[in-house]
Amino acid sequence: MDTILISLHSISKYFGKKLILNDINLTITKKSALALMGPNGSGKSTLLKLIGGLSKISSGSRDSAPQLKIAYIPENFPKIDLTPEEFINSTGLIGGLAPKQVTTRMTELFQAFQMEDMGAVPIKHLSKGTIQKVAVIQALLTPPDVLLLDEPLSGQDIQAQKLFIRMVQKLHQQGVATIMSCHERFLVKQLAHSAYELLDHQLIPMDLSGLKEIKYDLMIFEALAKSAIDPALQTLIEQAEWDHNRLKLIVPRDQSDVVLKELLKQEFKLRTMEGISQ
Ligand SMILES: Nc1ncnc2c1ncn2[C@@H]1O[C@H](COP(=O)(O)OP(=O)(O)OP(=O)(O)O)[C@@H](O)[C@H]1O
Repeated sequence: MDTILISLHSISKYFGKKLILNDINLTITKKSALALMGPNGSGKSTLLKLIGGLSKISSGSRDSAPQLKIAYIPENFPKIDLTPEEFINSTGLIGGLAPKQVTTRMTELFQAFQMEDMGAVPIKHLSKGTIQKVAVIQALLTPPDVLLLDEPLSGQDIQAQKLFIRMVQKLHQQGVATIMSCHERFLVKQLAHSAYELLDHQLIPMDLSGLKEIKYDLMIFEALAKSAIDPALQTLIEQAEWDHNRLKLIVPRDQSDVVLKELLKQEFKLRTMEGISQ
């Protein structure tokens, strides 16, 4: 049997009188690669923190293996004055690495994430995607037993997303249990072996077999200015992200034609389109 790292027994969570999670049972083992999905506000981040022992449970209980190293990558990393070098250096030293080990590992990770030019820029001046990289580097400085990722792709560009996916896959192969909250089904397909959806405060197992057959297209459009996407169209889109006046979309292939036609009608200009079938 796989080694159990963390188990949640009949956990509930309230904020004040508001019920967020009800009667959740979950077991994390050494081999877990788990995705938590669900609508905005359904409690994914809250559950991640409870799994990590980072937030107080209202009722139920949590067990964890002794001396478990848990790394948590929050959705929004704080905008601090320290530079990435200062921050990573001090977290490495606090984490028990020797100064030389910290420097070597930091250099490797900065190179891997193409962060060499950013090392001396205060974190508060970096873009969201770059700050996300700092959070990932901090978590990977010494490989954890459990890696908790809260919407890991938000704010990352495509190159960083691909790199990030490879990194997490590699960590999982090395025996790191990974649990992430996300909205992107293509990410679930690549990074998770099992998935749950949070609905009505409950954790519902998802069937991944259908998901594995879905293929996606990545489209990049140019618009005159950033604008809201029509809500009906939005339901067909897996992921949408603006970068100035460029709109990046990931769309299930069977919806690509409809989305493309509609946006061209609205005078968006298509810049690139490619299939994603990792
Ligand atoms: N510290 C807090 N105090 C009070 N309410 C909170 C707190 N943290 C979260 N909540 C509420 O708990 C609910 C679940 O929030 P949570 O962030 O876990 O959802 P989520 O599924 O991760 O959402 P999203 O997909 O938007 O990130 C929300 O209604 C949120 O407003």
